[in-house]
Amino acid sequence: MRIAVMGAAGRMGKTLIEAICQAEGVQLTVGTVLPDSSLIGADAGEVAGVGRLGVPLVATLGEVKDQFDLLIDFTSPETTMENLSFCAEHGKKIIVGTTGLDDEQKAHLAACAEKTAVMFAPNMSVGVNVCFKILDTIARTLGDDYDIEIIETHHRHKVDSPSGTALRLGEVVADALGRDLKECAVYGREGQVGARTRKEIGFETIRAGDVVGDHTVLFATEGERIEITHKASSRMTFAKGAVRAAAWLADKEAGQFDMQDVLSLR
Ligand SMILES: NC(=O)C1=CN([C@@H]2O[C@H](COP(=O)(O)OP(=O)(O)OC[C@H]3O[C@@H](n4cnc5c(N)ncnc54)[C@H](OP(=O)(O)O)[C@@H]3O)[C@@H](O)[C@H]2O)C=CC1
Ligand SMILES: O=C(O)C1=N[C@H](C(=O)O)C[C@H](O)C1
Repeated sequence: MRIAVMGAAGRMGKTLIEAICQAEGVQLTVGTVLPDSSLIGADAGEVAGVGRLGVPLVATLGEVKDQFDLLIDFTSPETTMENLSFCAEHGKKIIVGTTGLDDEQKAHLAACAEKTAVMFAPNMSVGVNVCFKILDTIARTLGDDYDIEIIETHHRHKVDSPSGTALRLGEVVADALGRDLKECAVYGREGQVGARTRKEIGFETIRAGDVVGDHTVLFATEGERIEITHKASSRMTFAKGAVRAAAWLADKEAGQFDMQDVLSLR
């Protein structure tokens, strides 16, 4: 499997290149940076800190379209939309880790998945995906008696809020309880907001320092509370998940998948 990494000089881009180098059966053949980057032509491996790979960074996928089979994209929603169109048109598989997609952008992703294989997950770590699974069971078992709050902490550079993972955690527990997250989500309370309603799901966001990604789902009632917490201490956990997904997508021609599919957790 020949892999292209979009945004090769980004935090995840560099970690993805390292993860691809460590894995069997996959090879980095393309790395991209923005057209105005001073890194165009630089070696992707040297930029990622893993040593020379003989892969010069390029500005666009069009100039290397015969050199890769699958694109891994952890960039921004706008860039991801363009990449989805490119991959659908040129028969390339694509793994999307970018978060902060709005409904229209998710619809575009779904439309492209009718033409090529798309894996889209807000968090590619095994641990978070196991949490999604057990949270469904916990929420169904506890029912409506327990207040649910979701707290996430990320590094100071993160631009979207709440995190994609926090929103997916909210969807998982809302679905388990027969609620619509769009109707019951409450974001960042401030001022005289009144007592909490029974069925709301609260989100709190913290941005500080170099935190890779912490998520807690709190279930609380009178007399007890449960906290399910996942803490990522290295971006390698996300990158390894993406590379695992790349191998899993090898025999898929089209369709939309997520890490629950890759990990057989459905
Ligand atoms: N699903 C998951 O498991 C995870 C998802 N993420 C998500 O991944 C995304 C990226 O996160 P992170 O790596 O921290 O962010 P960074 O800002 O470090 O990396 C994004 C990179 O993409 C580059 N880029 C943007 N557009 C283009 C383009 N058109 N061509 C080439 N390069 C481009 C940026 O360049 P420049 O800096 O020059 O603008 C930047 O280097 C976020 O949405 C984040 O939430 C993060 C971790 C795990
Ligand atoms: O931006 C990040 O860093 C991360 N983003 C993802 C998200 O929004 O959930 C996943 C991870 O927590 C790191």
